[in-house]
Amino acid sequence: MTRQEIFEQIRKKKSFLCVGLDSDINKIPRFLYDTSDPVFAFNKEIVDATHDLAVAYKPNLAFYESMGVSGWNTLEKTVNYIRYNYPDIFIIADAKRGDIGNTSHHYARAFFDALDFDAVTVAPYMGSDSVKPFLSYVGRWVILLALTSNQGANDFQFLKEDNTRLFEKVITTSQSWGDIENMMYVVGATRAEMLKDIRALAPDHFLLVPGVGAQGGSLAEVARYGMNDQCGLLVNSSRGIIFAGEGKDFAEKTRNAALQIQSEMAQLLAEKAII
Ligand SMILES: O=c1ccn([C@@H]2O[C@H](COP(=O)(O)O)[C@@H](O)[C@H]2O)c(=O)[nH]1
Repeated sequence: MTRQEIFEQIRKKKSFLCVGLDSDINKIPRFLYDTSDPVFAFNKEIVDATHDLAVAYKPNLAFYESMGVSGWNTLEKTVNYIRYNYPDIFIIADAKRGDIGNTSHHYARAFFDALDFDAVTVAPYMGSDSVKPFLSYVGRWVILLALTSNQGANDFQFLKEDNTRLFEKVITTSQSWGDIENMMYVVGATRAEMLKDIRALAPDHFLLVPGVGAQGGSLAEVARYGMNDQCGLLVNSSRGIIFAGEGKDFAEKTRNAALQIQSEMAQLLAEKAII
């Protein structure tokens, strides 16, 4: 999927919402346990209830890998379901991969050949040869961890050398590996004020921003510091949307939670004259 196609979808849906499919088997409604694949049944309901409000879905691999082989099957069915029924939607594997080149090449095959993801999150720590194999796939994206939303981001990501913080170094150096058509950066919503500095280094890249909802980040602040004239943001919420309800009407509750964020997004896009 191209950058332009993502932007068109943002304008059409008046939304830059990414719904995180962190579909924890222990948290989904109990009545779904009667189905043959409870997590798939859950994901299908969530996707059907939100597809017109979301521009991206982001299954986090941990919630599928933790179930073994059946989890991987559920993941594959989920990706295929979204691709077949809602082909305009961008699908992100939140896998945080990256290894020596030979191994990264196989990670890339897993997400772009064996599974039909548009993008995969990649850790930058092992450097250029660990990231480039993912970038050799035309039309697919790397989303590089830059400044994460968690407390532990303070352990390394702000370390300074020559007055440059590590996350800044990641952003500047990696721009020679890929470009605005195949690389995005992860920046936590809990660090919204830092988006100003990040936009100075990467004005045109799309940013994947997790951390609104359950982690308490502010959507308005993210838009204030991070939005560019093509929006340039995919803001993720997982638990705050998918676990909005627990009963038979969980999909309706999820839709209401997504609608609330999408309405705020529409307003922010209008203020910036993007829609
Ligand atoms: O810096 C990061 C990078 C990734 N994540 C992931 O995003 C979602 C957030 O879930 P919520 O339930 O909305 O808090 C989850 O999959 C994280 O692993 C992140 O939070 N921060």
